[in-house]
Amino acid sequence: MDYILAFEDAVFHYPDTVEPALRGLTAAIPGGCKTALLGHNGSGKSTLFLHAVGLLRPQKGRVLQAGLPVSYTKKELAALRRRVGLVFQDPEQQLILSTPLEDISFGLRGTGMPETEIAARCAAVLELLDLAALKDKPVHQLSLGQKKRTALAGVMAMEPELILLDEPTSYLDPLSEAQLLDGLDSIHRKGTTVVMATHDMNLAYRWADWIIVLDQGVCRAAGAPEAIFAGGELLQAMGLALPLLAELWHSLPPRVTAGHAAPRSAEEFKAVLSSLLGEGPGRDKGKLVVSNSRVELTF
Ligand SMILES: Nc1ncnc2c1ncn2[C@@H]1O[C@H](COP(=O)(O)OP(=O)(O)OP(=O)(O)O)[C@@H](O)[C@H]1O
Repeated sequence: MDYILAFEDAVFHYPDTVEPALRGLTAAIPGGCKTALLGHNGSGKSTLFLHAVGLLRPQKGRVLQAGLPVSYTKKELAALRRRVGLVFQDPEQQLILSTPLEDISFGLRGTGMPETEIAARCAAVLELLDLAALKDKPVHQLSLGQKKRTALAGVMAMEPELILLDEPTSYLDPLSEAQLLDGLDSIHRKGTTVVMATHDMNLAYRWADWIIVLDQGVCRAAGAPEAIFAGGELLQAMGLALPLLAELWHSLPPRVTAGHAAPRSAEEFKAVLSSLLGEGPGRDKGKLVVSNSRVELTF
């Protein structure tokens, strides 16, 4: 697997704090994937992101970009920030101008790009993130979901290879979350690697194709969601909740689930259950009874 960004034994200690935020972090972000970065509050997710864009530098260990150590020269940092875009958790930290269009164009102007290309890129991201009708609305009048999409649009317009999002769906309602995830899927389809730090295990399970679990500034596990969520012991030992679908699936008898990949969405779950139950003429392998007070599944 090719890694777009990697950390080798990275240690980082914020000034005047007792414990280091990164304690020898070794982790890698696979290129082309949708990666979910999981971990408790304070496990080091945001600190990892700040290292990924070179805003922080490890006091020990290394950060590697496409296999080469970042050297932190002014030129290389500028190049790193063109390749890696960070969307902060709080859009207020990111949005500096008064309308979405002005804000998104601002970063592009800084690169010296011709105005015609700036206009074309802005129009494309505004469309992609469903912001076209809001492009001239004062930022302070936008909803949180609209502000989060505007912050993402500003980063996307720079066309980085890797986009890092710090809890992008926190405080969003289901509709705003779906709009944001649609936008992320569009960017991913165009070849951008996307990493999302999240506390939402259900979202990580259905969205990601790679998972990195941080705990107290180290990486405790990394792998495909099926593997990370299979037994659940590791996550439970760390006090992290299992995704509901994984928990349901693994509570079924092994003789029933054997030979089936764990379903990653409610639709997949329903489809697998239907096939397990043998729905259809002449097939009667099991029964699903749902009433107000119980759900009963027999095989
Ligand atoms: N600017 C700072 N100054 C001092 N300590 C900090 C600073 N930022 C983070 N820390 C500490 O570093 C550790 C890791 O914090 P970090 O924000 O990276 O965790 P996180 O996993 O992103 O947490 P959350 O899920 O709450 O956003 C924590 O102990 C935190 O208190």
